[in-house]
Amino acid sequence: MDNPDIVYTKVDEAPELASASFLPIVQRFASEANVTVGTRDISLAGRIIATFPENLTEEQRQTDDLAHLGQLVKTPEANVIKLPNISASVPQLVAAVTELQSQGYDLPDYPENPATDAENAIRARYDAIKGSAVNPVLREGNSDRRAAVAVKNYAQANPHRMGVWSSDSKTTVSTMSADDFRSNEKSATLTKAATVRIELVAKDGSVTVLKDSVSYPAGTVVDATFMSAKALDTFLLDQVAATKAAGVLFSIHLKATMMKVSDPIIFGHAVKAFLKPVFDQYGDDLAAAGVNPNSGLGALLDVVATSPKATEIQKAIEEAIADNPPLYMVNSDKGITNLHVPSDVIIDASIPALIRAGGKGWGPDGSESDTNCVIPDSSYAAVYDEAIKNCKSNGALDPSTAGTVQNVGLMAQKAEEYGSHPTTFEMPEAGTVRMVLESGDVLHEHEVEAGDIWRSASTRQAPIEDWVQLAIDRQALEECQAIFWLDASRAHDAELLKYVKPLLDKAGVADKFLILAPREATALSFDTIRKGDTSIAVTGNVLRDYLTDLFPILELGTSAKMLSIVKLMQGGGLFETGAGGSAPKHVQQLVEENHLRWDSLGEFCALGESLKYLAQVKDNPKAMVLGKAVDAATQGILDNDKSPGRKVGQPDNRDSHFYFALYWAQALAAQTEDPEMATAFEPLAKALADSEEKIVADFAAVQGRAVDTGGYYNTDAAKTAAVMRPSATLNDIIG
Ligand SMILES: NC(=O)C1=CN([C@@H]2O[C@H](COP(=O)(O)OP(=O)(O)OC[C@H]3O[C@@H](n4cnc5c(N)ncnc54)[C@H](OP(=O)(O)O)[C@@H]3O)[C@@H](O)[C@H]2O)C=CC1
Ligand SMILES: O=C(O)CCC(=O)C(=O)O
Ligand SMILES: [Mg+2]
Repeated sequence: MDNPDIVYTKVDEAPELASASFLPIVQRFASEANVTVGTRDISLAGRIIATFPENLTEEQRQTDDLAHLGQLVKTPEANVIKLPNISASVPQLVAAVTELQSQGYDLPDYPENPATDAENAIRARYDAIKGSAVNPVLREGNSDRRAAVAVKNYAQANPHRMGVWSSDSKTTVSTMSADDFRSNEKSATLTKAATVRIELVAKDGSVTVLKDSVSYPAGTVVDATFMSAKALDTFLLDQVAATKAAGVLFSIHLKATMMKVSDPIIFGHAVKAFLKPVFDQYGDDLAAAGVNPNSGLGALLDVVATSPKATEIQKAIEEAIADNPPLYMVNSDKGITNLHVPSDVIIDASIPALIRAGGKGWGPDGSESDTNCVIPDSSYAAVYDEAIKNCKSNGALDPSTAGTVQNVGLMAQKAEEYGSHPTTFEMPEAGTVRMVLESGDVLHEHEVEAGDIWRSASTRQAPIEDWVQLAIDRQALEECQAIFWLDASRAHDAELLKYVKPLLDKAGVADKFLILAPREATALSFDTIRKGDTSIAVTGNVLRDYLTDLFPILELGTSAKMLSIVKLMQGGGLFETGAGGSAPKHVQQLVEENHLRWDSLGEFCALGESLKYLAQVKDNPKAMVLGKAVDAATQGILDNDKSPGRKVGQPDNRDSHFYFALYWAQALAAQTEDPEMATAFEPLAKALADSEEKIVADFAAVQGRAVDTGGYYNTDAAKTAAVMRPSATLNDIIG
């Protein structure tokens, strides 16, 4: 497969709709610098199609673009603009398969309860698509996420609305105090390369191999830990009762997408705890009907409707819910609760949104209320607890004066918990889990009971060293506060510190960095930004994810506006667009009223970086001219307030792309570095400016009616283009 100069990923949902409008503009402009911009499909539907070629016709088949990109990012040639894609929960995966089947793709059903070898094989292929299956493959480098200076200045000058925090808010974070992943963690650094067998030795001495031949290079930090199912259940039942007593909403916040093995199981425990009387009385009936609590209350209700005892069980569910505290809602109009779908409430976006709203969640009656935020594992819960306490004491953060928290994140080569799903297991029975080295020595072991969730995570030496260097480089550039968010009392962090401290000493910069546990680091970072200053958070992979939503959502209103660069370890660049997700709510709004509120600022920032990077590595000065003009265009969008409005009737995503093209062309026509390019773009700039009124009117005219893009997961390209490119005038100019 020949690679274009820049790969622009084909994804799902709102960003993919935006691409239908934006990509033709990018390709047109790039062609003037002989830069090719092509797509590779990493969408959920595309990945499903690529997985089952033997079921499909020649025309339906697709190449495995993710595998291709996975190779590309390990080469210096990589220049990839990565848009956010769906990390599918089981309900999303099933919905995508159902849609593709309805479109004539002869795909197998997702086997919820595989019984035969053939079903197990299908299930294994689908499970490889499930959850966060794309980012860990592409992220062959560490993460540098921050707000571009222009974006930050704009946010200060045009602060978004913030909810009011009162000191007597009853919103809290609740987390386990023992027997969770945090407290059971063991960690060791391998002095030489090793291959490990993970086994469960049952009480009767019989051995089950959970995973054979897991190889690690020398220097790898290997962790093992487990969450006790009993302790989790006790904790969850206590929380349901405590939430009711406090008179607030019950909510649970997990990362069922990225932590695709452990977190759906924890979610299932929460569903069972919330419906305890139902499971106590009808457990056998629910199992017989094929209920899997890990898929959520929504799927449970669908399955119950098919049970012979449907009416009886439905009544018991209603009673249990009525007897419980009110649930935090995803959509109160549609009755979709926090417990309906494991991927609807994702902790990195959900808690920051709640903090932005003054600590309020939406209740079943559609009104705002204080909330108990249940975060079972205590490894990182202190960050949100401290952030909430900070807002209770000091009020909401003021985006007009707040400084900024940037992030340097350890991410490469599936670092830490986010790489742990192949080595995460729900214990089939009680016993001892052991990680055994080839020598027979035991690296780590834990006594477990049936149902406990055991996992091992690893972090390699080269990514750790690269991460520390990136932190040193960023701190030297910014000359600001920089904090390693590491907790010396936690097993894994203590091992990391054995790398970090000597590397800082060796570089002679130890005095430029603080090392603080997450709670203390949160407190200090809030103090710093409340004073208007900058702090660099140097974190592991999970906090990279959490903090690059938390601080942007408070400072900028959304993480969509972040610059997100992954400097690949083998050379090459991966430019992620924003730090948020694929905003399913935005698709719904487009389909219902033809308004797309998706903000492509993240794409603009990534495009500028990608072009400038290309200019350097391919020695293409025209690409540099294009890239610099992207920065001017982005500035123009901000200065002239051309970002999309939220409501139907306001200018939307398509308008913002038109203005981006206008400002981009004007900047190119005005620059003097490359007169040939200036001449080439002059007529385009003029045509766009002359037609402004007509094009904006074309866009305004289509809003307010339902539209059809031919599918949700697998949209029809022609129908989508018709919806997203409704101005014939603009289309003619772009060509
Ligand atoms: N890098 C990646 O590939 C990532 C993928 N995901 C995936 O995205 C999906 C949704 O995840 P979720 O956690 O709900 O997060 P999202 O970031 O998609 O949505 C949360 C909210 O953030 C706001 N938002 C996010 N991006 C934009 C944007 N570009 N313009 C305007 N507003 C924006 C919207 O707020 P409002 O509704 O108020 O307009 C949106 O509803 C999941 O399938 C998840 O797996 C999630 C994170 C990263
Ligand atoms: O890959 C995913 O599922 C989410 C990634 C994410 O949230 C992030 O990197 O910020
Ligand atoms: Mg995230």
